[in-house]
Amino acid sequence: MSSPSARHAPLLVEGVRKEFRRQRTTVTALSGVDLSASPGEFIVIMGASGSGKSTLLHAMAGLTDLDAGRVVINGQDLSLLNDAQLTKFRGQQIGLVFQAFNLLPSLSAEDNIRLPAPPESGLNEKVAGLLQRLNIAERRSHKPGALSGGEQQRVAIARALVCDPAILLADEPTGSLDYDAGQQICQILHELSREQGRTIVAVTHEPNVAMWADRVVVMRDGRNIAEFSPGGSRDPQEVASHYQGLLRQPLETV
Ligand SMILES: Nc1ncnc2c1ncn2[C@@H]1O[C@H](COP(=O)(O)OP(=O)(O)OP(=O)(O)O)[C@@H](O)[C@H]1O
Repeated sequence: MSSPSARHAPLLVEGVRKEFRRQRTTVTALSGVDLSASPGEFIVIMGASGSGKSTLLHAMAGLTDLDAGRVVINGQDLSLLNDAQLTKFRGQQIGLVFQAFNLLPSLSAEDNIRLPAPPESGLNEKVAGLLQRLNIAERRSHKPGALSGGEQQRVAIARALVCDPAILLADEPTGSLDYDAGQQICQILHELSREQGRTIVAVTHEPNVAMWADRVVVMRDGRNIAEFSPGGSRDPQEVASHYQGLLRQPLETV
């Protein structure tokens, strides 16, 4: 296992291909995806349902075997790791956030955040800092059932960051939230990329999420066909029309 270092790009996706075989048919979910992220970059992946967004995010997290290509996180080619090494590497270097929060209902917010971290000196301070940063310090003793959706997602983000990963991957992080709570989560992701140099990749359908990104990557039929920068205007309509325009173009002209 090569030792990851800060000199490496946090994320490199090269020629990734993924097929799902069902009885007599084969679905090509990803057909040759190349993508890289810079330190502190906030990338959003958009695309129609079935275009391969979640499969790509799972590939980045080493959660799915690839038919071709490779994913390199912070200098480590995931395909070179065995299952145990991959699980350990994921725990240390890849933060995961899902639409459904996936918190343990029997644990307090604080204990959910603490869960993936090895007991070490400084952990209490780290957890306290995350509770503070994510504006949930006053909710630290509450169990998930007593928290709002937005608070639960902030706990999930804190939990994903407690091991100080090289990259944070979020699958539809606002999908279960109302507009205001979703915007708060987007603002937090944006600020984390700026303040901590945290590299973040999020999948979404929503232009009002994509407008917070540094770069929007557009997926179609298993390929990343185009990308654009939403700029600083935070105008969801502008992002939506840019995105729709790219989807309408014939593939060979994009
Ligand atoms: N486990 C699986 N078994 C078989 N086919 C799958 C599996 N996972 C995904 N697929 C197929 O791969 C393609 C890409 O799916 P994926 O979930 O990555 O798309 P998506 O863009 O994330 O869609 P959505 O926005 O609806 O979540 C789809 O045709 C899907 O049906």
